[in-house]
Formats: sequence, C-alpha cells, structure tokens
Amino acid sequence: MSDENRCQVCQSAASQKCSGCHTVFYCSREHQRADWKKHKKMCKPYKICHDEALGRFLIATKDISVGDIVLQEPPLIRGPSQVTMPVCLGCGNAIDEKNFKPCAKCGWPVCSSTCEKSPNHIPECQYTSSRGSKITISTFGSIHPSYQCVTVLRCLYQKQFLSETWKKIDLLQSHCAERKLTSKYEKDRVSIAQFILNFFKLRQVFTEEEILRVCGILMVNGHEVPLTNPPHVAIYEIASMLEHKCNANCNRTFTSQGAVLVKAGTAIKKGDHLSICYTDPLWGTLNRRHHLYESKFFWCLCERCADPTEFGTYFSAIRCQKPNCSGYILPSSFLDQSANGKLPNWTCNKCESSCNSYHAQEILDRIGQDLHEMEKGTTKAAKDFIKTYEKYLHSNHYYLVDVKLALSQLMGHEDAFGLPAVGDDDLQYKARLCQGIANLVKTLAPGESRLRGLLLFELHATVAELGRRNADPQQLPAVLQESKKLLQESCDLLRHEPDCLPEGKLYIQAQKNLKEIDVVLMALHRSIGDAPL
Ligand SMILES: C[S@@+](CC[C@H](N)C(=O)[O-])C[C@H]1O[C@@H](n2cnc3c(N)ncnc32)[C@H](O)[C@@H]1O
Repeated sequence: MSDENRCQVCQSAASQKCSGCHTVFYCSREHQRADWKKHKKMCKPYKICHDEALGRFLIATKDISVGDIVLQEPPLIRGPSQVTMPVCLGCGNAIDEKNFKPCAKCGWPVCSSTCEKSPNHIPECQYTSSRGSKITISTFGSIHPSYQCVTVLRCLYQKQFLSETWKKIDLLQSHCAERKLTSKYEKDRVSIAQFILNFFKLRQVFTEEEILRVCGILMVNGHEVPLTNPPHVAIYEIASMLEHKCNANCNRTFTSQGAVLVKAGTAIKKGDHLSICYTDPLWGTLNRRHHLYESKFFWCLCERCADPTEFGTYFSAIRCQKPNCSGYILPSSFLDQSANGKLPNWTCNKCESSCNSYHAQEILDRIGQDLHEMEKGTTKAAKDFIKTYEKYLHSNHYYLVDVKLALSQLMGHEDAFGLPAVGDDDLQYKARLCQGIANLVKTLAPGESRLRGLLLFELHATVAELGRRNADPQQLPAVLQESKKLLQESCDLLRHEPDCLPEGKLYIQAQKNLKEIDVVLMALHRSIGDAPL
C-alpha cells in the first residue's frame, strides 16, 4: 500500500480524503474530525488570483514551512508526449514489436489485456473504431508520427462528452495568438489538426482552430511526468496555475499514481506568490529565458534573471582575459534582450574592459560545442574539461557546474568497487564538489530539493568514507554525526519522491543508511564510552 492511502491519524488503510486539499487521507469521519484542529492549519494553503501580466496565479494564504505539501491533485488528462516512440496507450510505457498486442477494437498497440481496458485509452479507441477501420502501427523504437494526435484526442474527447473536465481544461492558457506567428503552429496544423480531421473523419465535430487551441493548451500547461518510460505528459487543474520563477519557492514531484505533488522548497510567507521553475534551473540565463519565451511565450523577469551575477554566484560569467586582471565579465543586464533581441556589452567588474555580446556569445558557443563533444561517462574527460575551462569561466559557470555535477556522480560509481576504490585526493575532491554544488543550488534555485537531496546523499557517503580512512577512533563518532546530519537533510528533501523513481529509491536507501549509522554510533558509544549518540 502506498503512503498516500494511509490514515493521517492511525496509519491504517484509508479511502476518504480531505475534500479541501486532497492531500491527506482518513479511515473514518471520526479520525478526520479528530485531526481537523491540526489539519486545518495545512488545508489548502493558497488562493487563486489573476492579473494582466501573469493570468491566473496562486498566492499563499498562510505561512508555509519548508517541505510542506502545498497541493496534490490527479491529472485532468494524461497521454503520450507529442514526440514519442510507440508506447502502450494503457500504461504509457514503451513497447516493441515483441511485447505488444493490437487493441481488439481499434488496433492501437497496448502491452496487455488490462491496458486494453484502461480508461486512459477510451478516447482514441472510440474515435479510431468509429472511423471504420483500425490503425496499424508497425515500426517501433523510434519516433512515430501517429502518436502526436493521441493526447490532443483525449482532450477533445472531454470537450465532446465530458463537459466538467473540459470546463477546467478550457480555462488554461493556449497563447494561440502568439503561436500563430510560429512555425510550430503550422506544423501542428498539418500534422495534428489535419490528421485528426481527415484520418478520424471528425470534420463535423471539431474545427481546425479548436484542435490547435488544444495543442496550445498542452504546450503551455503540459507537465512532463517521468513515471513512465519514456515520460508522458499531463495537465492539472490547479498546478497548471503556478507561475514560473527561475528561483522558485516550490518544487514538483509526482505520486506513483500520477498525481502531481507540489511542495514548499523554501519558507513561504502569507501573501507570497507560489512558483515553480518551468525550465532547468542549471541552464544559463540566456538559455532559460529563450526557452521560456519560445515554449511559454513570456520573458522571465524574476529576481534571478534581473541580477546578472545571479545572486553573486557568477553562474553565467566569463573570466576577464586581460593580463593580471582577476575580474569577471557579464552584461549589465540580461533583460534587455527581450526588448530588441540584443544584449548590452559584457564588462569586466574589475578592469572595466568590455566586449560586445556577440563576441561573448561566440566564446560560450565554442565552449558549449566542446562540452557537447566531450566523452561522457569518464572521470578523466570531465577533469580535463574542468582544468581547461576554469581558465576562461567562473568556477560556478553553468558549463563547469554541468561537468562538475556529472563528475561528482561518477566518482565512486565508475566500477563495482564503489567509494572504497576512490583515491584519497579524488574522495576529497568529490566531497568539495557535492558540497559546492549543493550550496550553489540552494542559492540559485532554493526550491530544487531533488537535486540537493541527491548531492547530500553522495556527500554523506563520501564524508563517512573519508572518516573511515582518516579519522582516529576518538574523532570517528563526530565524523559519523556529520554524515548522519547530511543524510537526514537528504531524507527530508527526498521524502515525497515515489518509490518508482531513482530519487524515491535513494530515499529508501537513505533511510536504511540512517539506521546503519545509528547502529555504528551505538557500538562506538559502547566501546569508547563518551561518543555522542
Ligand atoms: C502554466 S500557465 C500558468 C497559468 C496561467 N497563468 C493561467 O492563467 O492559466 C503558463 C503561463 O502563465 C504565464 N506566466 C507564468 N509565469 C509567468 C511569469 N513569471 N511571467 C509572465 N508570465 C508568466 C505565461 O502566460 C505562461 O505561458
């Protein structure tokens, strides 16, 4: 049984949930009543607001502590991503020519009889069988164009038959006017709208505009859900209203059943806007802003984008190459790009020499190309890259952080011998990398708890191994306490990750390690006498 179906009071199986926040379960009305005094402080800690610039957004209606669940809700619609290889239309996982069966009614491949009957599959099954002949999918393992229409059809089905869900979908922004100016709109018109109208013979039911609006809704509001392999896309009623910030105060994960779970990544004050990061917080500012503009149609103006130093981290900064200068080069603002597509000159914060933005971009493009071509999966290639480019970039630069992050994960995982096989210097280096990146992530993207949880897990193991090698027996308890503290923090950050994801598995491992550390500490306490527990 999953944690989410346990009674908040007695932990027994529970089927009733709080109708206010849908985040906690009870086995009986008695237990719900008994818990209300406590739970009402947590129930639905936000309200929906609206303004011209953001559309709808959420505001905290009370102070929210780090780690608290802000909301949890099932998807309105879920389905294959627009660009995908063939997947089972019941469970969403990849299928190949050896492990599928065509649905008896419509021909779309599914992986089992159970999946054939899945409610997820009803819309495309009904539309396909109504057209009079089945669909045939015969190529697997690579992107298949017919799947582009499936999630769109699932939304259209709601429009035609299930008006309550459709009303909620219909409220989501589609940015049709902006999309019309893009080449993606024309592509969607031909490969999705025309395909749906012609192949499924739905000209009497939907217009091209209606279908393209659904494409826009999915593009602007779709969440990539990693619970299936490959990930699928889902839209949610309330979570879709969360605004974006690159230094968001909330983060998002999923339950194993596909509900979205939004948690506070920082302490949030009553009246604060609730935000998540729509993009990768470890991309550089220019890439994040372009991505948001191209996929969500706004130029991000968050505090992080507005500060070229990104809170003093110099995450996008190039080293000044003037002799004897130890300064860093950045533009005075990254925001001007939204006005005229051009950035101001990049200027050194020490010697004030400057270069134009094209030149700075050229340097970054060249390094980016080298990173792209760098051999992946070996510590040597990563170390060489860092050694070469620390001369040109700030040590916190996103290219270096990208490689350092990969290196921190590789050390101790390159072979079956684990951390004990890593040399002393490398082990110290791994500890510095994990700690440095965890601190950087906390500053840049405080809501990003998953990555920090992962880094602190690696760090706890590294600290324990260093202690095992170097500490004298008297110091060992203190080292283990330090390792335990890091592990505890990692557990707090990962505790809502579902078991089926790597982060959820890590959480299970972290809990086991916590118990083991306690056993060792207890043994040391007994043998040394005054070791702290
Ligand atoms: C997932 S929707 C969020 C909900 C949406 N505001 C609504 O009314 O349904 C994403 C859209 O919200 C708006 N938005 C979100 N965050 C924003 C931000 N930081 N600045 C400007 N617009 C933003 C943009 O129009 C974006 O395309």
